[in-house]
Amino acid sequence: MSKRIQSFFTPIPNSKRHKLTDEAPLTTSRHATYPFPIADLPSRIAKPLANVASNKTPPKQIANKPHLDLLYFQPLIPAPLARDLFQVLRDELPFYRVAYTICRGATPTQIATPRYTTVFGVDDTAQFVADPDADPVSQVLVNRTSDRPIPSTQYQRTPRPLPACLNALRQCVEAATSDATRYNFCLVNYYASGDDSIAYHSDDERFLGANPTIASLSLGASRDFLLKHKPVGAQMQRKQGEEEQQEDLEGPPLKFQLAPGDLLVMRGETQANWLHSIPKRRGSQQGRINITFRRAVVPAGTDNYYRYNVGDGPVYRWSREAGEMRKTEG
Ligand SMILES: O=C(O)CCC(=O)C(=O)O
Ligand SMILES: [Fe+2]
Repeated sequence: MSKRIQSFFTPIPNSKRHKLTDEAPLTTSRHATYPFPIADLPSRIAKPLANVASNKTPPKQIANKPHLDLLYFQPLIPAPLARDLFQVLRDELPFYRVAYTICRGATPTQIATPRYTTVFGVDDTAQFVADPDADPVSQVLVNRTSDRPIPSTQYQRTPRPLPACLNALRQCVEAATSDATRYNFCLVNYYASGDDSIAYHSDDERFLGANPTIASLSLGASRDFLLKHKPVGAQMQRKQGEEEQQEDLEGPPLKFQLAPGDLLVMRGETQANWLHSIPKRRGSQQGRINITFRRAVVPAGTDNYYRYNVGDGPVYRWSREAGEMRKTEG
């Protein structure tokens, strides 16, 4: 048997992938839509994570510019825990490098997303239900009001339930912000190095409803997060006495160096009025994970998120041996 075939038939036990301690082998989250089982958080992470919200240092509110409303937990997750969490999530999650075509005028342009992405969750019109006696792999998607199974034609790509590791983080973030926001989506970005980035944009899609709250958790390498006001329209220019404010908005972008464990919550009119980005950072070889928690209210959100964060290309998984993302076989 060739080495490659042999290793295919000999799955690496979780205890070997995580030999930082002598903990019991991990349980996994499994689902028909996952390309492979996703390990649950080991108790050395899950236990302290459950207490993070009650022990947190209070966030800073940043609302000193027009339409800006941020809550900054610096950090939410203490450094050693954030480091451990970063490694486990990078090891365990399936990632994609999505390419898609947009039409600029009449010319189709091929766009290659400059980072790895993945997504889990479903909009408010549906939910995953588990038969407590059945294998968790059989969790089914049902209509939230009728309880009827969602037909496979409802979505362009089949939605994936949050694996337990991300669900634990969702609970932690919801408890820390204690503002009654309930998130139904987890979008994960992996910036492999300073060459990976996200261009200026706002997350103000209609499928998130008006003034959405978006919570953004950083793990791994620190990166600059830039915010600039959208071009100010005629309506605002007409108002008297705001010349000074206007000048203020046209100045350099606001810059936050997001460090591991930091949580930045963008609220109120922030998405409607501000753009944000993670610019490239020349020379940085370190990886960073960003997880945004969002609430999509209609199926269009689910279709959009899976199209741009999973797509139709190959699955990547972190290889400890190679120290980089590798395409998985099959
Ligand atoms: O990586 C970050 O901190 C920001 C990510 C982001 O803006 C997004 O995924 O929409
Ligand atoms: Fe964003």
